[in-house]
Amino acid sequence: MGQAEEVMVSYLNLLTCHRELLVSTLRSIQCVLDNLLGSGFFCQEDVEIVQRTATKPDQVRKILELVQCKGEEACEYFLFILYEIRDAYIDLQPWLLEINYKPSREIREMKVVNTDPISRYSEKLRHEMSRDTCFIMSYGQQDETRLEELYTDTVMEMINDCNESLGFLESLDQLLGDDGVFNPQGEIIYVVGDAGVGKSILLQKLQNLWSKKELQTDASFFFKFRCRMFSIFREAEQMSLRDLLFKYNCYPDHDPENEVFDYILRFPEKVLFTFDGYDEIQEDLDLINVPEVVSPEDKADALQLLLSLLSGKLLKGSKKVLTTRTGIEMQSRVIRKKVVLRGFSPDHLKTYIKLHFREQEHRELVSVQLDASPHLCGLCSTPLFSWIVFKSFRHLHTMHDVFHLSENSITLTDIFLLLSEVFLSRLAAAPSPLLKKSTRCISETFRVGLRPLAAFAKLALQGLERGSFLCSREQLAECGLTEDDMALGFLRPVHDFDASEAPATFEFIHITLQSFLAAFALVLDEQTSASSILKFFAECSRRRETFCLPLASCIGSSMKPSEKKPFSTNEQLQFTNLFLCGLLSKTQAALMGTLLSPVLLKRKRALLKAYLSTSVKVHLEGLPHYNGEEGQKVHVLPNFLWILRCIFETGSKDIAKMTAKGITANFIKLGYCNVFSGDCTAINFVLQHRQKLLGLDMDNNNISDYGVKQLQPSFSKMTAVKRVSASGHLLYNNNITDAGAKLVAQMIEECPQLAIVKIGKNKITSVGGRYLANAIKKSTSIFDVGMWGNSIGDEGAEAFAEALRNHRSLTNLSLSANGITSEGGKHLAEALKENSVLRIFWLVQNEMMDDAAPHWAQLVQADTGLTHLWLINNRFTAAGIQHFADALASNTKLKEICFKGNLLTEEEQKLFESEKRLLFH
Ligand SMILES: Nc1ncnc2c1ncn2[C@@H]1O[C@H](COP(=O)(O)OP(=O)(O)OP(=O)(O)O)[C@@H](O)[C@H]1O
Repeated sequence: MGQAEEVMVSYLNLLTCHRELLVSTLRSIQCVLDNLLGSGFFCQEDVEIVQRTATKPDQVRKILELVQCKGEEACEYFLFILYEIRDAYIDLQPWLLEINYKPSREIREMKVVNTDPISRYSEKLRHEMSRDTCFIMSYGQQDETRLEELYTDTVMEMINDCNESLGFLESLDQLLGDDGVFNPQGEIIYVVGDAGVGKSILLQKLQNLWSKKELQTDASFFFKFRCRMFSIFREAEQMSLRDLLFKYNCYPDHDPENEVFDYILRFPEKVLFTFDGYDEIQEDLDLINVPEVVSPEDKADALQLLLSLLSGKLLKGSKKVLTTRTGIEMQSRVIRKKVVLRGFSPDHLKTYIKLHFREQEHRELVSVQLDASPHLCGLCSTPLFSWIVFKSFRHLHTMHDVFHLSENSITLTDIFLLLSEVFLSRLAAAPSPLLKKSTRCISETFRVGLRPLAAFAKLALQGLERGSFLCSREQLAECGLTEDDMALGFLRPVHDFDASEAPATFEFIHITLQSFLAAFALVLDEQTSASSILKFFAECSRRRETFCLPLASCIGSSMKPSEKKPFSTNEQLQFTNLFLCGLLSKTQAALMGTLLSPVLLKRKRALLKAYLSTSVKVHLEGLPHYNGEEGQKVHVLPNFLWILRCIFETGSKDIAKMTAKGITANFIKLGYCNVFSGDCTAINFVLQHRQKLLGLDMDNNNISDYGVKQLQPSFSKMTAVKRVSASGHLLYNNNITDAGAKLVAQMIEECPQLAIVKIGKNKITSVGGRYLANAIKKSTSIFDVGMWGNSIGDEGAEAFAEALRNHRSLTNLSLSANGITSEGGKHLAEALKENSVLRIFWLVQNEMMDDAAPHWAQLVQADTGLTHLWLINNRFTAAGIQHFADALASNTKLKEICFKGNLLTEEEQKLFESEKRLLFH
């Protein structure tokens, strides 16, 4: 209401007119009473009169009666209460809008206090969440960092139920929004990523933003859970939904009538849940087999409650973000959208370095060392690993005179050894004040710390063997760990479900550290037979592997529950194997020699070498081979990648050579195998020893520019060998930017026999487009280039036009979905007139219009040899297409030009019926 209207409105009449609506809708009566009393419009007796009334509607009637008796001002104040405390009177907000209520200047001066249990609970949740989320968990228990000082964006890719990319998220708000929703009926926002890629931190950031009201959502309640807790709840007695929500988050205050819980049941869309680490649930889960609906009031098994929430059988409409490690599949029907976390991009990593190191000198030092090792950069694209590397760098740099991060071959084992060194260095005597910095001696640090290290390692192995991430005080004591050892930093207390002062349960600061220590235990063990180091290898190859193929979810859901094993445990075992290889590598032999008997160490190393040398061969022999154009083709499973990672970790050239020899196939498909940039070093490590040429299909992975760099030596090595029909690099959908395109361009130039480059659905702009086009121009072997779904635009198209002019080998080219307009189209058409080898040209989903048509018509007339021209989904009209139709009369080689999805009506399409080579469907 405007100021002029203010005087005219009678609030008293308004309340009379809408009395019925108010009586049926108004809840949270106590808050209205508290404010009317506080403001002096009501006296204590009025309040008592209302409270003596039996039913809620009668209480509202009484309030309205009394308020109206007190006059206009009291009536307006009553409305002002409803207006100010939106959450409590959410049902009345549309009505306030409808009557166009705006508080007058005078009434705004008056105070309204929120005593409504619902909004107070929301505030309480925000307050507690803010406190719980403002620091990034402390690894050393000694220093904590504020989340906002270190949080850095990561690459978040949306994919559909067939694991095809739907683009990237630009902000966390978009995570909850409608972008990338492939199943509106599903309720779960499924966030997937590798170990340490930042799934938990992403949720923490989401929670922190919500607590500060900076997240774009209308959720009033936010409940956070770690999935692993549900396995523990299980052992406890059964619980109701109310217990689950309140006991493990916080209870509402002053809510005698259970208004908060009732509100949650009535408005589930106001609730946001995060469930972290679905992979950490130890039981076999199958959403189909959840017993029928659990009542919100009844007690049930905690896991059953979780599954009912996730499947929407409980609190249907609530928003749920669930994180899990890559490889865990869930039925698509319950998933709303899928987001894959891809870690830091090179730019993110730069930002992270800036945030991590305040001192310019450190920043520069680290950047220089990283630049010198693309493999280390690749590893650092995983935030956990960069955190460890940078944290260790800082620590060791302050302690020692000289400290360098990167040698060329830094491995994951080196990274975790670095972390252990930092922890164990806390045992070292403080340096004398005269000698400010000490000299670094790694073996001495480990020798001094051997007792606690071995004890932590034993604890980690025992946990892994029983499939548990948690350990009790008793288990700590059994392994010989003391209170002082806890301060080293390997473990942290678990507070989530134990409210008592002294935590009774602990966990390793990260589960990957548990795997590392478990591997240490296997190496240090002098009691059991040496061959027991191989027990987890046997376990991993025995277990059924999760496919990472499109539609894997369908495969997953058809499995019997008994066949499913928690993947995460398998992954933890794979990590343990990997670290075992690192610890038994030649590089670590000197260090390990100080920690166990050299004879035993030698025996263990020999056993491992013998096992690994044949493992790839055995793995490949167990897979079906297909005979294709390229020779024997095999689609490997993720375990193949793990074996390569292990071999790289050993650093043994002998094993790599034997492995390369054992690859009998001519073409390996590594598509959908979750290859990340760091893996490319491992792939290169083995493949560079191959004598024969090998086709490598790496579509749909996450190798990024760092990965391309790592693969470079292998590519050139491969091409130095014999002639093949199709040696190609298939790098579709791999997060490759212009920097990576430049490297691929270099490879094209350096590999005189390269035949295929498929680099579609990456992030290549005109800059990268130009690099590639220039390289393709010079190549005389390349015949198939796929650039679909980048954004090279008209500038890129112009460069490709130059490459096409008189090209001698390129027969198939796709520049589809690249933002090419008529401008770029004209250049391409003109240049192609001087090309006699191109047969198939895809220019689908671009923006060419009729003004380009005459140029294309001239090309058609020139009858160059082009057989297929795909112009689907451009912007040609019937007038433009007429040019093509006319030109076709003098063309003998074109078999079809497809115009499906251009701007023609059905009627107009009929005009071209006589020219059979023009397709519209
Ligand atoms: N976006 C980020 N910004 C800054 N640091 C991050 C980020 N993401 C992760 N980290 C660092 O990496 C560590 C590990 O991340 P986090 O625990 O979230 O990984 P995760 O994906 O949940 O791993 P896992 O699957 O093994 O549980 C964090 O403690 C933090 O130090």
